[in-house]
Amino acid sequence: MTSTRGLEGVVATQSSISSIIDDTLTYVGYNIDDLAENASFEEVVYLLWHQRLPKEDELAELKQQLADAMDVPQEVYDHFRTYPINDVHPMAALRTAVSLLGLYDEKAEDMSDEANYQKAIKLQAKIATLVTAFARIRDGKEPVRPKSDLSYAANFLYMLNGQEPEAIEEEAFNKALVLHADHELNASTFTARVCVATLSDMYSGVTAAIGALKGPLHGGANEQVMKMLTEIGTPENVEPYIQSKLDNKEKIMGFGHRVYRKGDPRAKHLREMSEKLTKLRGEEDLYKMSIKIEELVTGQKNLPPNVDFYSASVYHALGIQHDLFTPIFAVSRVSGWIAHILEQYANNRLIRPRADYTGPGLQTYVPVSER
Ligand SMILES: CC(=O)SCCNC(=O)CCNC(=O)[C@H](O)C(C)(C)COP(=O)(O)OP(=O)(O)OC[C@H]1O[C@@H](n2cnc3c(N)ncnc32)[C@H](O)[C@@H]1OP(=O)(O)O
Ligand SMILES: O=C([O-])CC(=O)C(=O)O
Repeated sequence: MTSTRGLEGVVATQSSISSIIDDTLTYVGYNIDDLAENASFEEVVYLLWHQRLPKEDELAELKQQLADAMDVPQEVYDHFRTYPINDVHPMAALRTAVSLLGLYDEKAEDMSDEANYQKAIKLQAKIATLVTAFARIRDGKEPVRPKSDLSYAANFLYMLNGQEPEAIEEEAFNKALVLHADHELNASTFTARVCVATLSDMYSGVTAAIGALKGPLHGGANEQVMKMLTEIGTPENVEPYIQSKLDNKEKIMGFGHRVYRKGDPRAKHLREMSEKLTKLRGEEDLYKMSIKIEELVTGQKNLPPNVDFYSASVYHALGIQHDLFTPIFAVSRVSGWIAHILEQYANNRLIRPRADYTGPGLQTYVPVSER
């Protein structure tokens, strides 16, 4: 048996949801550039779940279903209040809260197509409420109920801030959600598929995926990028800070990718948004620092920025607390996880690779008193 470290280059399944071919990302055949410029997040959710774009009435129905399902049981809010709330990372809270949601869904263990579709709606709708309610409760505020006439993106910002977003904020947040929705067999999506391939339920699959997304080599990188920008502080400090990291062979968060070689096609959209929003907020230095970091890291290491790099300054400019960046990634990516979970159920086989054993040869057991 031969093994590949990190399963690099291994094709582990067939999928018709998203593809990365020659550094071009598509969702069900639609180029991400096209979707980022034109689509609402709800359209993308429909596209990923049904493998086609919705007609007007289908889109309206999905929007209504999502808006109607956003409320979460009171017990979940009460549970948040029992956490050592200021020491809990919102991704850890979200992982626990999604698992808890499953306890209050009487259809959680029903594996029929109809029940799974209902779970999909509930998870996509309620994850926005969980993230925003947790953020407000830890700040000593009451959760804000969703408004059924707002888009998914606007509702998220409304539930977070207690006031409706400006058009430019809604547009930027919608675009960020579209850009993060799916990405072939990334680590968290693979985790979700491995979990449900045992025929476990959708709440388990999404809970497992949140755990995988949380790590700084995956979705957790966006928060780390912001930490780095905060540490650097000014454009003048970029050179010495980054050069010393590169010289010490330390990783620069938000750069590099397992699949892309020439660059992540999502980064340019986020770079543009970062420029626009940081200017609007009088935080141009953040953008200037980001550009300088990119010049140095890409120039010296030939590592282009990934989706997490410019999303950090975009979310900061939208006034979002830094430890909510990765939960926001989950709010979008749950749409992709669900699409992959449904695809896995539809053509399931247990996912169980082998390991190339490198431990000691056969040993004889020695009783503890004789060791
Ligand atoms: C949504 C997402 O998940 S996008 C990715 C988010 N993660 C990050 O931004 C974290 C920083 N980036 C990384 O850690 C990596 O580039 C990953 C995890 C994304 C991809 O990793 P892999 O394909 O496994 O590459 P690996 O980590 O083996 O790196 C290969 C080489 O490039 C270097 N390298 C890779 N990324 C970086 C980086 N960000 N900064 C500096 N050097 C890097 C490694 O040090 C290694 O160098 P070496 O061969 O001299 O030892
Ligand atoms: O595909 C990956 O390995 C990571 C990534 O960019 C994503 O999940 O969006």
